[in-house]
Amino acid sequence: MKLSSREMVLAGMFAAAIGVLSQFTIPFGPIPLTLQTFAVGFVVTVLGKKTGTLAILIYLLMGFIGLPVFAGGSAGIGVVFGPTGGFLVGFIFNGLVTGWLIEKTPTNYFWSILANVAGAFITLFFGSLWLKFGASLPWSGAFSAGMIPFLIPGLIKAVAAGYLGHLISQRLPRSFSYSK
Ligand SMILES: O=C(O)CCCC[C@@H]1SC[C@@H]2NC(=O)N[C@@H]21
Repeated sequence: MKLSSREMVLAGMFAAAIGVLSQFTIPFGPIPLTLQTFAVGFVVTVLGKKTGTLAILIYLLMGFIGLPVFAGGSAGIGVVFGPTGGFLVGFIFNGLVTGWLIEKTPTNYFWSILANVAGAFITLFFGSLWLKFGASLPWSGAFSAGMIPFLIPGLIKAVAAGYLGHLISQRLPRSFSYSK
């Protein structure tokens, strides 16, 4: 996979933006409600699959090496082994699937929002799987903790990310955003 320096710079800038938006959290038991999911969807909608997923990977790397970019300022590789680790891994698959859908479907608000809804669901699914196998919760407990409370907020954030991501990508100069 070839990456231009423009794509690398864009990915780095948008990774930082995910880090900033991740600081907007509402404590919600061990798994906070956060704007991270909005940020991930927005970034992939603007940058597309390759550069968007790269931005997510850079964001995760920043957190793993100790920069306080995860939800509420947490950091370190240890976060992956905690209750929110599955969501972090899920962001990568969210990026790949949302980006793929954005690129394969017509460029409009409807499909951008639908791609983001699918991506948000993937994040929640990975988060719940992690809770099931990492925290040895029963399936019902894993989905009650990792999915149910976040479905409605996740839907709202996905609609916002799809709408604003599409809006901004249409207005940015071509070299700044993904274009088909
Ligand atoms: O520790 C982290 O940085 C990850 C936090 C993950 C929070 C998850 S993401 C999906 C769901 N929606 C939210 O708003 N919060 C949880």
